[in-house]
Amino acid sequence: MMQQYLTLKAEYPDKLLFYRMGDFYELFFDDAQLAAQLLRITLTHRGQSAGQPIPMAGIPFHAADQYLAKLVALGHSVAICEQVGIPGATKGPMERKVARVVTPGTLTESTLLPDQENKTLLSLYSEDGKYWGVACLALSAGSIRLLECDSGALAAHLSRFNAAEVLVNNRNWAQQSQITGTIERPAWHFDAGFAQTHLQAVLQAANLESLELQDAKLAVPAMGAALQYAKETHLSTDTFKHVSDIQVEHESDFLVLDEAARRNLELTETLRGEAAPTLFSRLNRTGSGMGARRLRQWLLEPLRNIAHIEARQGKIAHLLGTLGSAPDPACFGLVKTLRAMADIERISSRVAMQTAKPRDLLALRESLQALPQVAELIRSFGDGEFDLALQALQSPPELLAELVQALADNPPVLIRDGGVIADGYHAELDELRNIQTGSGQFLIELEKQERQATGIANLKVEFNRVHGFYIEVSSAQADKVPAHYIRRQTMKNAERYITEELKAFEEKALSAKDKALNLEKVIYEHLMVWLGQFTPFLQRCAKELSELDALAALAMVAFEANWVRPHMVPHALLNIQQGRHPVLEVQVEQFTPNDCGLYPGKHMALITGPNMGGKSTYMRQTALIALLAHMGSFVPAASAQIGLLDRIFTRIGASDDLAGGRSTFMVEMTEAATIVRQATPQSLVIMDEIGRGTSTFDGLSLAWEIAKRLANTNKCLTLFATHYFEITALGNELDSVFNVHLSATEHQGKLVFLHRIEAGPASQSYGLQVAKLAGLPALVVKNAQKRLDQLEAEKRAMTAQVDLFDTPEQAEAETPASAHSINLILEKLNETDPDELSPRDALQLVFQLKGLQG
Ligand SMILES: Nc1ncnc2c1ncn2[C@@H]1O[C@H](COP(=O)(O)OP(=O)(O)OP(=O)(O)O)[C@@H](O)[C@H]1O
Repeated sequence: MMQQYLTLKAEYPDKLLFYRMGDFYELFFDDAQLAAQLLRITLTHRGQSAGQPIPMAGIPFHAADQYLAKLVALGHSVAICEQVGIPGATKGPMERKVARVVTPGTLTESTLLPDQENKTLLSLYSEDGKYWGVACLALSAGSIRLLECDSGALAAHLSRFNAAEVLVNNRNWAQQSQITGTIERPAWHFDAGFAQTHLQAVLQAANLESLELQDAKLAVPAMGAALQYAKETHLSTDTFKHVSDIQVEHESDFLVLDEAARRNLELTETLRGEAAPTLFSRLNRTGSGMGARRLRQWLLEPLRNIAHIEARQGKIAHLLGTLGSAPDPACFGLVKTLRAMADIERISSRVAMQTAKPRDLLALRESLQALPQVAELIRSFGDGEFDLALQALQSPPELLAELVQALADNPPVLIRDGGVIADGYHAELDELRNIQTGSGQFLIELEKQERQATGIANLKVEFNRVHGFYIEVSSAQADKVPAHYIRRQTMKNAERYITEELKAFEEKALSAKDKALNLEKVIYEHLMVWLGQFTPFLQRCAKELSELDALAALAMVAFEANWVRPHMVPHALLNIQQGRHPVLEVQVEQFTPNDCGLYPGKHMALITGPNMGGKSTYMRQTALIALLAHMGSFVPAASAQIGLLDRIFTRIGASDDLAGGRSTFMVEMTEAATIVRQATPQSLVIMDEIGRGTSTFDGLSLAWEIAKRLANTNKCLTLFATHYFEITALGNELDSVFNVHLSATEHQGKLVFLHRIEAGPASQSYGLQVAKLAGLPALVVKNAQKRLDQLEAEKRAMTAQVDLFDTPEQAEAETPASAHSINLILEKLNETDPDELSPRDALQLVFQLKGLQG
């Protein structure tokens, strides 16, 4: 047996092998140790290898799904090996075969997939490590998306596609990747010809030219590798039957949000890793898993095409129009109806792959029955806005009719339990079932007949699983038993017999049961093949339903929170009146709205103000409003004019990356470097307190230069919050930069935050007052005040010195960063005796001083 195990395991060295033994899946060696640790199951031993006990851990097969779900959620893959032989048929261990490999990126099972998000398999191909082909296969949704990008944008796509597994042709990349489930695949899997053959098989030789694959020369090999991997894991030829949605994307189609932006803006997860409160949790009023996934996709893939954005806006406006002054039951009713619907998208994938379970089909039947009700609601929205959706919901009548006729009303979970196919659907099945159910009547008749024939009044004809059918007679009456009764078993007070007649009946009844179960399986398989032809209808229907669900959710949020339709313009600008933070506005008692205006030529706002004043909130709300507008949603503001953006960059907060070996400051600078390298005039950049991770002068100098670079060279729309007041001088220096501050005031010795954006730099930092509010001991605050006074006095003295050398204008523009250089210059001058200098030395000194300028 161990030999067999090791042979099988050798084929799946990087997967956990579930080895079926009776009612358990057993794991051995390292697999057992890992599984015991991850699943908290008992580690035991079985036999020995090289004199050492072999570690073993097991899970009951009927509970396998819940353990599998845990393992794939942690990024592990599992090869499931089943017993396929007949017990005792061969000498040695029973024949076993790997029936399926469950991997995080190729899931289709409802029990293993989260309801509200897709898990995808991403495949990356690059020849030079700089330019990449990306293929994203979402098997549960039946879609493939292809695109090409440079290495700078790769991380953003990894994040957008929610990759659960990544295949790559580049060893270095695989080794450095921080994504669990990154696998290097052999070069031949990325062969372009190989990919074309695969694709032809997927599309069943449909027209490849219509896919415009010429724009995806690197993405096609990546797709080949993804298809090969999915085929290997599903071990089935039906794996791609439902994959019909193949799209070549272009980088310019979407507003790019990288991982940092997604994290910092708390789009789908809070900074603490929770699901709420996030922008998604705020928007997600959808009724179905399909709708929630669509909404999530819209959120993570904001559009850059005004016509497409306006199309969504138009539909939301239309839904809102139907609401009038009070919530109209139609819009809310739609979501309610959808809530009761099954996940048609995923079920249709499983039908196509022939893996749908009986209850999937029942749920599909019930959902199809609810479609006319959905259509009715949509019709009540009036005019032609949703005509396409209505068309897509027209279910072919034969589909529902067949499901109604074929399926029993309360089928078991598994087909092997029988009772899935309804009575009256298949004549032969009915007949076999009649034999079984008819047996009850036969037995009553037989019992009556035998009692009369033998004169034994308490004679019973019965059945049990071990002994089958038998006639039972009490021991006291046993002498009355006729000669043709054959004794089967002696009990304490009774004897059990069998007769030829009963034996013949038993064979017929028992074989009818087996035959019925087998026939039911065949009928079920035929039914699924037949249903497979409706996959295109089901996919379109699911797409329209999910979009309606997402639109209705956005309409409801807009309605309840008074959001407005933003006006989209082609060039980058933000003109937001009375903007609010979409998530915070429902969390704080009274949210103070604020305006935001960023335009080319006036594109950087330097934001100052006290801690807790609302700087981060203001910046985040601006980014979120811009993002909401690009996803086609209404926005929390009195009015908004939003220009198309190519990317939102964020540099917020302090976090370190211990796993990646990067300190807080390193993370900060890496993110800043990405922004400085990549931001364009169409980008929105949020910079929150850059430079605070290091010493004051270093931080200030870096922040200063980064701000200047963004304003002068990148020319991106920028919100730059800082505690370095010195930087506010940039507002005077550069036309493109202006100062705003968050206001606060002191009332009766207490600090009051007004959370209002006002023009100009802040006059005070209130740092010590905030510390006092936070409960720092009074003595600490008092001593800090003394130290502050002292530091300020020193600074004034230094500035006075500087004034001796500078014109008043220069002095105003100076900063402590340059003050630092001035210190060095002053030191140098102190050391110098002018009387001692030759003309040549003097010239050299001038050069040295110039070098110290910083
Ligand atoms: N416009 C607003 N209306 C009402 N409350 C607000 C507003 N802006 C911020 N707040 C409240 O103030 C708190 C602090 O805001 P925020 O974190 O934005 O301040 P900050 O200026 O960035 O602080 P720090 O400089 O310490 O990071 C928020 O959690 C929120 O409760």
